[in-house]
Amino acid sequence: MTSLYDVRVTAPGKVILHGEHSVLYNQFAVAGSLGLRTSLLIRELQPSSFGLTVNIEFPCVQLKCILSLDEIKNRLFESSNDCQTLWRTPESLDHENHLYKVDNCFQSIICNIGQLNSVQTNSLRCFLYILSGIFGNTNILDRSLKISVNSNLTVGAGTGSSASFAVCLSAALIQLMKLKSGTKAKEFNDEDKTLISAWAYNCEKITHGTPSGIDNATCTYGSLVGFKKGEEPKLSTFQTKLRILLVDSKVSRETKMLVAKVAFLRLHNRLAVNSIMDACGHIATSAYEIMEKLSAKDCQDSEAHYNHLSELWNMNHCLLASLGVSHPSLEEIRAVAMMHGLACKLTGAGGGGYAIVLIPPTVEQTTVDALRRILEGKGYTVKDTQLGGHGVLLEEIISRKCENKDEKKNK
Ligand SMILES: Nc1ncnc2c1ncn2[C@@H]1O[C@H](COP(=O)(O)OP(=O)(O)O)[C@@H](O)[C@H]1O
Ligand SMILES: C[C@@](O)(CCOP(=O)(O)O)CC(=O)O
Repeated sequence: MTSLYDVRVTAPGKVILHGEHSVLYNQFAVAGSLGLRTSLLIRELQPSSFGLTVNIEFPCVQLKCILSLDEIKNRLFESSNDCQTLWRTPESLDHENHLYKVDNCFQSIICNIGQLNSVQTNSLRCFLYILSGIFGNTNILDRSLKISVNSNLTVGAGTGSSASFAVCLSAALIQLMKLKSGTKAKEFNDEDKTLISAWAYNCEKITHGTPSGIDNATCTYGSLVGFKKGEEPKLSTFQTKLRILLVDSKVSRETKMLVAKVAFLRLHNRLAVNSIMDACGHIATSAYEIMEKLSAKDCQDSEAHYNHLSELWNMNHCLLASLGVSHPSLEEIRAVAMMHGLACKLTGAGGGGYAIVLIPPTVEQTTVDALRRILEGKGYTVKDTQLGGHGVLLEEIISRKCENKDEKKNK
C-alpha cells in the first residue's frame, strides 16, 4: 500500500535593518526575521479517473484555480529516473531558459490568462518554476496535489512576502521530494536550508530581476542575518530580540523601480552615491556589532548601546532619503517618532511600504501607546513586534494510506 503525504511548512517575513540598496553595491547588510509568517500546506490527493491535477489556493492574492499536472509534466518535465541531480543543484539551473519554458507552458495551460493580474501571474510563474525545477527530471510526482498558501504578511510592502512565499514553496516541495524518495526527517537540517534558500533565490529572480539574496536568506535562516552579496550569509550566533513598531505607510511601491531609480542617480553622481553606499555599509557593520554586544548575558551598558543604535538608524534613514527613496508619508512617520524621542527608518526598497521604529527596553509603554495613537490617527497601521524569530520550519508531515483502485481490484 502506497502513502499520500501532507506537508506543512512556515517561513517568516523579514525586515532589512541596514543595507537596503547599498547591499546591491556589495556593501554589508543586516536583516531580521519577523514574527509574521507565511504558511503552506501541500497535500497529495487520492487518484481519480480525471488525470493528475494541481489544485491551487492562494487567498492572499485572490487566486484559486485547478491546473492539469499531466500537462505541466508533458511540457516542463524531462523523463528520467535520475532524482539526485537538479533538485540538489539549483545554482546549475539555466534560469532564463527554464523561465522561458515555464512561460510557454503558462501561456498554454492557463485558459483565463487575460483575467489574471500581475501579482497572480507572478505567484503562478513562481510555483510552476519551482515545481518543475525540483521534480522536473524525476518520475516521482505521481499524485494530484492541493497547495494552499496563507500569510500574515502584507503582499508587496517590503516585508519579504515574496521571499517568504518562495521559501515555503521550495521547502515544501523539497520535503515532498525527500519523503517520496524514502527520507523521513522531521526537521530541516543545514543542507536542506542551503537548498531551500538557493531555490527561493532563483524564484526571487522572477519577482525582482537581480535580487541581492538577503530576503531569501533571512526568511530561510531567521534570527539576524548579516549579508554580503556573493558570500555565505553570516548567521548570528547570538539572540537579540529587537522590539520594533512596524508602520505601514499604505503607499504601494515597486522594488524594481526604486532600484532602477538609485542606479540612475548613480549614473550621474557616481562618487557621491558610492560614498553614500560606503557609509551605509559602515552603519550596517557597526549596528551588527552593537546587536551582538546587546545580546551578551553580561551586557552592562545596554542603554548606551541602544542610544548608539538609534543614532545609526537615523543616519541610515537620512542616507537613504538622500538617494531619493523616501516618501512624504515615511517622513511624516519619522517626524512623529522623533517627537517621541524614538529612532525611525524606512526599510526595504522605500518609496512607501513600511517604516520601522526602534523601541529600546527603557521606553515607557505610555510613550509607545501615545506614538501609536497618533500614527493610527493619521491612517497608518502599526504592529508592535519583535525581530529575530525562527526561520523556515517543517511544521507537520502526515502520511495517509492511498486507496489505490488497481490494488483493490487485484486483491
Ligand atoms: N501569500 C502569498 N501567496 C501567493 N503569492 C504571494 C504571497 N506572498 C507574496 N506573493 C508573491 O510575491 C509578490 C510580492 O513581492 P514584492 O512586491 O517583492 O513584495 P514584498 O516586498 O512583500 O516581498 C507578489 O506579487 C506575489 O506574486
Ligand atoms: C532594495 C533592496 O536592497 C531591498 C529590497 O527590499 P524589499 O524586497 O523591497 O523589502 C533590493 C535587494 O536587496 O534585492
